[in-house]
Amino acid sequence: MLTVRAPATSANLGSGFDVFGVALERPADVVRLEKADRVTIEVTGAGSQYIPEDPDKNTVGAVADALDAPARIQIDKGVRPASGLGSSAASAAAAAVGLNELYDRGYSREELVPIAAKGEAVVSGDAHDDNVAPSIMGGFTIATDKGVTQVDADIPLVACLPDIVVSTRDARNVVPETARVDQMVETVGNAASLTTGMHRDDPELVGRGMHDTVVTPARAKLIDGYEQVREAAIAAGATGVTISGAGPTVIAACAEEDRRKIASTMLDAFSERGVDARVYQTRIGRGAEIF
Ligand SMILES: Nc1ncnc2c1ncn2[C@@H]1O[C@H](COP(=O)(O)OP(=O)(O)O)[C@@H](O)[C@H]1O
Ligand SMILES: N[C@@H](CCOP(=O)(O)O)C(=O)O
Repeated sequence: MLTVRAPATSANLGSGFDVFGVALERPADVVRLEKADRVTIEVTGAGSQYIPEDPDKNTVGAVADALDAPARIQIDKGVRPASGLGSSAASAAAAAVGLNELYDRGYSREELVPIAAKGEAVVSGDAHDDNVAPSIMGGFTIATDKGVTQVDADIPLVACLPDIVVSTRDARNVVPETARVDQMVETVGNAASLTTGMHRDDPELVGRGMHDTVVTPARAKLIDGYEQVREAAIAAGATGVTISGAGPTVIAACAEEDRRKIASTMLDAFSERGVDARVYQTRIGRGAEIF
């Protein structure tokens, strides 16, 4: 049996809606695969009771189909679904990397990205690549329809996951259809700052570049306590705060020495709103690994 560990991811990073993503050092899905006559799926771990084992409804089923690679697939979830931490993408990424190896299909990591994204289309109605790209390739990724650009960045992060469910499908429905030119100008500036910050491993520049006035304010309404948590994290030293993916996770960039304090401050701020949460003190990490 082949074992693949594929990391959770944080997409968008504010200014890079549907384009930017980072692999997180933790948490991760662990997926075990062996060749079989047909696709079967077993799911255990975080939130497994909400994840279908039917290959037509699980992200890994679409990946196995696309690679023409039937297998017995066991998924141990490290991150619960509908988290904003690329839960559905982590399984799809692990399946793409694992089945490519198991069946000797010979695809490069970059070529596996659109294949894994077919799994995302099953759950969110849209084959967005911004979670599967970092989960497969690691680091910071810029995913466009021309391909993926990857940078091995190292930035400390805090990801705070409240006990609220936001499905990616619902959060995509509140994205505004238009933006003003001044918002476009600001977004380009922030996205460029963030990208430069990733190249320099500079948390200050990355944090500044996470600011977004188009998609994030519309989605913040779906996350009880978002504004309070954001302000508390900034006061505790976060260099930037935004919604991770479609939410409800709130993600903060920071200097290493501030990470612990920011983590406990974010938990407290959710708790003051009566919202339970858990926090991951993490950083940008590697892509899917085969064991
Ligand atoms: N392997 C999988 N892992 C997690 N969720 C899955 C998987 N396959 C299908 N799903 C479904 O995908 C949805 C969660 O995906 P999504 O809303 O994109 O959450 P996330 O932000 O965590 O990726 C849930 O309805 C879940 O049942
Ligand atoms: N770009 C997508 C990313 C969704 O990420 P997820 O982790 O919430 O699945 C979006 O913002 O809709």
